[in-house]
Amino acid sequence: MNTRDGLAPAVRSILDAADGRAGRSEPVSVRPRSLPDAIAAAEADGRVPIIAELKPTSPTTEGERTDDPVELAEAMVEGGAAALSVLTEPTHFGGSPETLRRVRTAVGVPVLRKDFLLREEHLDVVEADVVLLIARFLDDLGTMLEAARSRGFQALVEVHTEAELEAALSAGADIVGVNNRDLAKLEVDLGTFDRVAGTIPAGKRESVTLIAESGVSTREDVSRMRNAGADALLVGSAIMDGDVRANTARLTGGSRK
Ligand SMILES: O=C(O)c1ccccc1NCC(=O)[C@H](O)[C@H](O)COP(=O)(O)O
Repeated sequence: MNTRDGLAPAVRSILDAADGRAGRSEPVSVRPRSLPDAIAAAEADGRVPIIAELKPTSPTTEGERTDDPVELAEAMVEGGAAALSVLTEPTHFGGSPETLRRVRTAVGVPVLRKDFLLREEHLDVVEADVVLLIARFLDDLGTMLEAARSRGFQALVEVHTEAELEAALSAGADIVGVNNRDLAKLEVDLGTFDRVAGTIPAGKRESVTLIAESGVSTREDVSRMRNAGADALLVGSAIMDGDVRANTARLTGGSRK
């Protein structure tokens, strides 16, 4: 499953940087805020469950957002975000573990640590409610999933193909994100979610929280992903570009009551 063949140069560079990054030797122990509960609460409140992503910059974004991340995070929550995603990758995304720590202290919603975690020691850098595990880049997804859970984390297992989805479900993933962004080419196609999500076996569907990731920018995109079965949507660029509170409220359909 782990293959770096054919990756865009920016993604190779991200992985090389992650390979060289040290983790911590002392395992963290987390008491997580439940992501499925936060998604259900947004639904009950009439908001589209959106995981709003604090992404100061990226290989596909021009410029860098330098406003106070805590203020941005609070604006996302006011705009109705069910949960937040915070980049902790410093070199290509302008994130940091310290930003996540500050944001998680300031807000009451679950916070996903968005990074390229390749080894168990990478899990121990900072506490979060959810960690991202990218199926494509993990030789032994099951072991990493178990390592995350043993520390108390919930794990969002990211897939892009039907084969990766199958591997994620076999490994026991119960929160699965289908990334519409192809990390080989960095191209975004919302049809990815339609196609990949449709292959979840009927017997598994109820026990999996399904998240559509990347490329969502309009209410029409939201409807499309929801109609294709997304329990929640992970949105970065369309929220970070401009008025974060208004952008979040536009996609959630309502501010937090
Ligand atoms: O966002 C990028 O440019 C990017 C480049 C290389 C690897 C990963 C990248 N993004 C990771 C993500 O999954 C997105 O940040 C996230 O799904 C939000 O996507 P979007 O709403 O399209 O900003």
